[in-house]
Amino acid sequence: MGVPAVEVTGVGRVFGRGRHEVVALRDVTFEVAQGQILGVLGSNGAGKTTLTKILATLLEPTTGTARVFGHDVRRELRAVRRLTGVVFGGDRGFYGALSGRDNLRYFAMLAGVGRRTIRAKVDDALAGVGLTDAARRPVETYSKGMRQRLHIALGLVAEPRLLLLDEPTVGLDPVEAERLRTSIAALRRTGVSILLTSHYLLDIERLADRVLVIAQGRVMVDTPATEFARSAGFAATVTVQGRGPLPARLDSYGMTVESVEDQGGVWTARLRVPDWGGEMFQQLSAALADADVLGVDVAPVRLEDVYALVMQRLAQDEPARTAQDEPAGAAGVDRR
Ligand SMILES: Nc1ncnc2c1ncn2[C@@H]1O[C@H](COP(=O)(O)OP(=O)(O)OP(=O)(O)O)[C@@H](O)[C@H]1O
Repeated sequence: MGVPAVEVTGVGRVFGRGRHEVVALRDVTFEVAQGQILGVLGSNGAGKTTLTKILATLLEPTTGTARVFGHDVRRELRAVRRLTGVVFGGDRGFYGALSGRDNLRYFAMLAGVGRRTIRAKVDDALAGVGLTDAARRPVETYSKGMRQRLHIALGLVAEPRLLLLDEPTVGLDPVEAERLRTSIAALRRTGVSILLTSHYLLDIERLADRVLVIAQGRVMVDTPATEFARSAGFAATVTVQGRGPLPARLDSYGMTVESVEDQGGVWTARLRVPDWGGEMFQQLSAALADADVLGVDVAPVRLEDVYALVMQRLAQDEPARTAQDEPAGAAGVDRR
């Protein structure tokens, strides 16, 4: 696998001094393996942009070290910049009067892409993000989503080995956001490593191999995406509606009863099930055998629910923690 694409060790970043001091990052340690997409989650002000800027060599860490493919972001600025592409949310950075194609050519040249290959690479990249038809139009006529895709195209043309995407889907409508996700997924196939920060769980769900949760500048969770979904402790919520007596065995077979409501003789029971396979289905059927069931609905756990649960657990642990403590995390979550 070789050297990690990103290796962050004990990074801290403080802004201001004295009364105005803000600790944006504290002792942050993690890695992005080559070819991996790391999704970074965190609420407003958690430190995500600060982290991205440090890796992009736009800010220096106050403490600790950060390396990109083994190059120190403080001492080997040029090497890091050569290997890294950055896309910040919003529509900064292009020349509005120039066409999408000319913007790409210009920035690709700045990024050191060879003259002979620029034309083909630019056209491929435009096609890759679905902008071929709009390529000749001035960028000022582009929608926000199209501009974001143009940023991703630049990521493709310049062929960085690490791409930093800071909230790339912010402000986009659902259709544009989905197009952008598809473009990012296409980038992955080129083998680029990606650090992606987002408030949108869908971005993380669709793209991330690994999930990092930052709260108040600390790493709280660092886990494979598949494990993150499991850290909720249940796989699905089953809602059963019925009439007459409530079945007695609803909390057996590892099912837990989340709530039961009764309205005019019709009860609604919400159950959490540890997995949702054939066996669970049979056990639920057995538990409901004698009941007068009106309907059953199964909703697999969503990343959104998991994130909310993790944040809830962290908030509950919060008063007990001091600056020196180990990060507190959700039960069952693998932290390093
Ligand atoms: N240049 C700066 N000067 C002072 N404080 C700053 C500066 N940049 C960031 N901060 C503070 O550092 C903390 C982390 O900010 P950062 O922008 O990294 O968070 P974030 O997770 O990206 O938030 P958001 O999701 O809102 O973009 C915040 O408290 C912020 O106010």
